[in-house]
Amino acid sequence: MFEIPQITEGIYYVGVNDRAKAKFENVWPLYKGVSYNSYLIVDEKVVLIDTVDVCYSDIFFYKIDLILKGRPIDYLVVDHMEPDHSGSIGLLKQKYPDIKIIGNKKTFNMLNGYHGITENLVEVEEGMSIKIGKRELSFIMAPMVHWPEVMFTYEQHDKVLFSADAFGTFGALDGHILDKDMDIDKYWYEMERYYACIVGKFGPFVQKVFKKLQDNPIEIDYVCSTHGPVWTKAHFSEAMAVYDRLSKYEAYEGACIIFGSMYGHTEILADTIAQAIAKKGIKNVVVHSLTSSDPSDILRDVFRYKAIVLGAPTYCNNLFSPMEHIIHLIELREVKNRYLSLFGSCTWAIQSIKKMTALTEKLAWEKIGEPVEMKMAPTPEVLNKAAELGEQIAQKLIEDRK
Ligand SMILES: Cc1cc2nc3c(=O)[nH]c(=O)nc-3n(C[C@H](O)[C@H](O)[C@H](O)COP(=O)(O)O)c2cc1C
Repeated sequence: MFEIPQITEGIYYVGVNDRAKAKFENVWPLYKGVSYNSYLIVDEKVVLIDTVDVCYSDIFFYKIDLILKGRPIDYLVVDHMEPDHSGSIGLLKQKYPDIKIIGNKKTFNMLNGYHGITENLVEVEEGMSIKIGKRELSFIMAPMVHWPEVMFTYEQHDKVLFSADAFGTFGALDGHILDKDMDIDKYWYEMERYYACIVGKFGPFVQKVFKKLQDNPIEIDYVCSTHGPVWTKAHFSEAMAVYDRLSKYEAYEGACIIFGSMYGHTEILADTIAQAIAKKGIKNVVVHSLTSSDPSDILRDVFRYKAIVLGAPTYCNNLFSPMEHIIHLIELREVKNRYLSLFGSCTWAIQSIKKMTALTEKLAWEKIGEPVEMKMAPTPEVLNKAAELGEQIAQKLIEDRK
């Protein structure tokens, strides 16, 4: 028999899977789809927590109808106004004209801008609560995680934290909803990629809300994010550890070598540096070609590893443009506390190293070794310099073990 899954008795999962969209935000590839999670609490009052992307509103309302059988929804809580969650609010309002919408000051400006809704609003602030029967909802502001209006909603009877995009991952929900019921391992890579691409810039704000939760502890049995699995005691501490590490910009020992190459010569330097690092006993060495690796995978590894090595050809007296783009994406995320090494190539006059140096200046990463320059094809001398750079990078990583 078809049933709508419940997180606890009376809290239904009414989210949907999107396996059709090629790219999230039309930028980041969805290798395994994505879920838009929404939750319906049925108590003396009926409360919906967030909605779903408007493309999936049909199946979303169908699920709600099956549960409610004509009973109206009293409240919609808007924890996050990004359209992948707020997209169905306009249709929801048409279907339930008397619904009251709970949000904060910043939510309502966006609600008006996106949907022209200005009435039946219930404004909440930090710590306020609303009784809905045996359950009570309270609100924790989480601005810039990763939009200004974001808030978490806590339901104290079943100890459920609705955490907006925090603890979210890419990846559709293939049958299971709760982390404890599934093979969770497939989500860790997608969690890091989601964080690096979507939340990456806002580490200090993630830390701020973690501190708030630490200073005012609440009992949590379920964490219901707006994307990916619902976290229980089985794996929440691991999910928390991932978000904590990434938002502190903490890195694992390892090197991420990112190169551009039109005819393969610069790639030889990338491989030479990688081999020298590996030979010194560093296990984590990843090499990304700017042409074949997706920026989302590259960003994931920039967030993951300590030593970042950039290499690119000179192009029209400037820098090979895919390198310019990836540096821009890294800088936008204000990635901190990394080591930086550079290499570059040209045929007649080198510009790429100068440009990479200028573009990475703001990051203020510690420079390791001298940049390796190559004219045309690698010579034994250039290859030795590349190997020496790799050894210096490995040495620095090894010293950090102490
Ligand atoms: C469209 C184009 C523009 C280039 N512009 C320059 C340039 O301004 N200065 C220069 O010294 N080399 C220039 N080059 C040569 C490349 O920098 C050289 O081919 C490259 O560094 C070799 O490395 P690769 O084999 O990894 O692509 C250019 C090459 C191409 C294809």
